Amino acid sequence: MLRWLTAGESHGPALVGVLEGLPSGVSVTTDDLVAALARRRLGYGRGARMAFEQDEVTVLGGLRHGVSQGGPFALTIGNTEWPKWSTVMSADPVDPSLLKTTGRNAALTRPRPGHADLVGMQKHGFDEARPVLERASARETATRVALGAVAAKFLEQAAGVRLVSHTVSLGPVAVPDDAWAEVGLPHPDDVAALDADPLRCHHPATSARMVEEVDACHKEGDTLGGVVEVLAYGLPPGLGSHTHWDRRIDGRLAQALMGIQAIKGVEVGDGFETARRRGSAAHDEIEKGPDGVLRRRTARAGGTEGGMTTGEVLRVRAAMKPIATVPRALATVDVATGEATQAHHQRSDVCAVPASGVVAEAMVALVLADALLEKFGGDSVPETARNVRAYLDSIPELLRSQVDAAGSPVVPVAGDDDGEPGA
Ligand SMILES: Cc1cc2nc3c(=O)[nH]c(=O)nc-3n(C[C@H](O)[C@H](O)[C@H](O)COP(=O)(O)O)c2cc1C
Ligand SMILES: C=C(O[C@@H]1CC(C(=O)O)=C[C@@H](OP(=O)(O)O)[C@H]1O)C(=O)O
Repeated sequence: MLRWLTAGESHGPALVGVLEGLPSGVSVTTDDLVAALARRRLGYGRGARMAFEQDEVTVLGGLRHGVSQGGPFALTIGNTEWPKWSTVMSADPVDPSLLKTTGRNAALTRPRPGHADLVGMQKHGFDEARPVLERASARETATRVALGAVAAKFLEQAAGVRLVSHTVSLGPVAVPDDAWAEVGLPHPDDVAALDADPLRCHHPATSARMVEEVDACHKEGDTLGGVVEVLAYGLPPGLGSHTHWDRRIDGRLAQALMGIQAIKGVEVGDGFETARRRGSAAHDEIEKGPDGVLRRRTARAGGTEGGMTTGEVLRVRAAMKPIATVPRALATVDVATGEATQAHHQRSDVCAVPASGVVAEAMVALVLADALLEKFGGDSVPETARNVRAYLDSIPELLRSQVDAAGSPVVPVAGDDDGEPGA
């Protein structure tokens, strides 16, 4: 079992993450984590903070000489701006006269509709929103992306599973349905090109329209949401289970994606569209290919059936609501005075949809790594990889189905000639 926890506030000294249950033998370096975090800062429409935030990563445990040791993996991500916030976010008591009535030290009594401010104050009995928004902030997702990068390394090295994410719509601008036939689904080999696109969109013409939409929104003091998709290639069939609700892989993925700030909808495969179709046009018919391997004629289900991965490409989507800190501030009530007013607003993102794709990819990696370990166990990468291969080899010929988009198993040979884990 893989467990992960995060701690830390948006403007505290650092974020903290722990990943427990990671086998030994995962090759990963601090540079890999820095690179993963840099991807999360990308994307057209992000606010001032992403331009200067450095995401200073320090690995504190679980790793030695670039290889996991089997113990809890622990890291911190330093917040670049901490010195400016050290009074208002001090862990220890401060002289109340230092907490000014203006600027960043002021009490935030004008809760933003759509953020956690008001309900968090009600729930905890706080008289201002600072203690709520500090933890509600999606700054926390930096930690998840770093832990997800470790999980992704494990998935690739133990089972040849690789992930990619992309933006499929932004506000009203969506990649047209017929464009997929033209550009195909993104593949993990396309990650560099996707990350180079301002919106992490796989369809250049749509991306250009998305840029225009962000510009228009920015000009009008408004914000945007959108939809991202995560694809996982090379999964073995049978992760998750049909036997109990909380073992279902689709349910576990939905919770992980919904657990990202501002995600309001999740789809597996064709999701809501499937509900509009007749059964004859909703499912993926099974046929025997010329190689004798079973395959599905279509990919509507998105790689799960009965709460288990099918071995087809996993495809899940997450819908993000528009950023709650709307510059053209929304109506609210000042909880200090009871007067109608406008919500507090400092800097903020116009749109964080491309970053959400990177976060969603990390969450999917964590869930899949957990499910892989659940099925195959293993205290080390070679052991897990051996177990995966033995399982695939044990599937009777007539039940063999493709396990990656190319129709061939992608499980690396573990502990082969050089004794190193598979690449
Ligand atoms: C990557 C990312 C960046 C975000 N940036 C902002 C932001 O700059 N300003 C803001 O008000 N909300 C931002 N959000 C969204 C808030 O965190 C979110 O609206 C808030 O947690 C309430 O959403 P909820 O109702 O889903 O919890 C961001 C979310 C993500 C995933
Ligand atoms: C800091 C990050 O995102 C933040 C998420 C966020 C929110 O309310 O969720 C509000 C903003 O925080 P700040 O007001 O400090 O700029 C974003 O910048 C990040 O993603 O690393």
